[in-house]
Amino acid sequence: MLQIIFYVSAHAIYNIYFHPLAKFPGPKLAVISNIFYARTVVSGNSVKTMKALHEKYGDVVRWSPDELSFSSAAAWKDIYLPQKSREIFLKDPKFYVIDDELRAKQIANILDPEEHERARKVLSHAFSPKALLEQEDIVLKYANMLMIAIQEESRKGPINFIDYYNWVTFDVLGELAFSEAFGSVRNRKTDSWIATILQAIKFGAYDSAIFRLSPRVWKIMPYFIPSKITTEALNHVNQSKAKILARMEKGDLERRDFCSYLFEKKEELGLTDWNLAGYANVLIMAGSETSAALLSALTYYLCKTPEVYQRLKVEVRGRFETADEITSQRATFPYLTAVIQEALRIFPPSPIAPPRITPKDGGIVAGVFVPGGTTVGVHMWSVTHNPNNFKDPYAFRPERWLDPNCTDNLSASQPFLIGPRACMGQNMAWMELRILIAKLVFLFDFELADNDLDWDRDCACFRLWQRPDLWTKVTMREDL
Ligand code: HEM
Repeated sequence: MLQIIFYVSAHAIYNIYFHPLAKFPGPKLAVISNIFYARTVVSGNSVKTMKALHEKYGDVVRWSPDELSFSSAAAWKDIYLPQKSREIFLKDPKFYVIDDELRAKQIANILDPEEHERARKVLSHAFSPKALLEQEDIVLKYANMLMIAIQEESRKGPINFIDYYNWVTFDVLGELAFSEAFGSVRNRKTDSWIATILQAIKFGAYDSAIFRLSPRVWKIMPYFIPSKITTEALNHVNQSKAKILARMEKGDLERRDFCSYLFEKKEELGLTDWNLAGYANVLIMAGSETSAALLSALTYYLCKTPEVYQRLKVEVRGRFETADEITSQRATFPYLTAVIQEALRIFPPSPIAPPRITPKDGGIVAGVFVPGGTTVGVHMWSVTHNPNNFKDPYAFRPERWLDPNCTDNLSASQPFLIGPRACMGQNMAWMELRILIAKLVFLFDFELADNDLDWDRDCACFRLWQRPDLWTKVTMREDL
């Protein structure tokens, strides 16, 4: 017993006073053990905890023995953009975990830059401007179906926009990735896989927490996390496998989907069926949940900021005679763009700090030297809610993106990340968001049905968001 007490005390003293990161400020519990990190990421409250830490300790915080979080805009380029003068900061394998049971290797968790570049090149065809043009027809088809669903269902009473946004973004992705939608918009019902995915999101948070506490325990981690979460994560993996196998059986299709590109280069990239299931898994998650989260937040902030909502209505309704005229190329006017930029700032769909490891000789981040082997990241929520970067950061103010005299540091908001690991689907996301928002604002008036809803308070973060219900009274415009 005495030995344990001695070991723990010596470890704590080393971490506080002699560790290479000793000069960086942070809560004592975070500095001496990973318990603080683990508790934070599974609490659902990490966004607020990290923001509070940055308010207390400044733009750099040591929030686990080996990890620093940054909230300054200058850190973006230093961490995520490779520079000729030094080695790349690689993705952190403690966070982007790979194994043979639950976490197949796929584009987003590949660590080796050359292997990643090869995979990204193959997938990039699916995100080219030409492909985007073809994809727009699919987005328009589901957007139009969604508008009809909203029109009909809202006659019966308030609707929960969370469902509607999940339906449309998952259906679009299902069709683009596997040439098969989930049928949610058509059936006006959340597909069981979508429900699984929404639950499985929590698994990622437990994954990082337990891995940090002990990689050995992590190997038997299903015993340490709520069984419902493990079950949903397993279901998600099994359904990803089934989806990819079903798509394989269909062979070549007239319209190329994401799978077409992957299947063509399967041998060249050395992809097993397990890897392909990983791709299915990540593309669905990355491409739908993020856009659905953004649409939900944007709807909330429009309802809560009548002057913004009014100006957007005037702009959208003044430009089109009918909703059918709305396409992504025509919905590019500055105010709509600014509203989306502001929503991405105030509610970044991926609000955490994507972790990277400093190379063995360390590196300079935002003007400070960080020793080698340290995990570093820009905390997305803290950097966009830092008053040094944005005046009144909690105010939904699209005008900041249009005012040439605005003193905000707009480049502090990088919701899609920058550099070689930035989001591959950002143009697709913009296309989808422009179409859906323009059509919604053109056709409907909406107001919150639940006046007690407080978006900041009621959203939880487990790597990605868990959103509260968004019950909304929707009425079709009378003058159409
Ligand atoms: C508003 C919508 C979206 C946001 C804010 C967003 C944000 C991000 C972020 C922050 C990353 C980097 C994650 C990391 O390094 O851990 C990422 C990666 C990625 N995103 Fe998105 N995303 C969005 C929509 C999409 C869509 C529609 C797709 C299409 C399927 C997509 C596909 C991807 C892929 C494939 C990666 C991995 C890129 C790589 O590692 O090379 N995303 N996204």
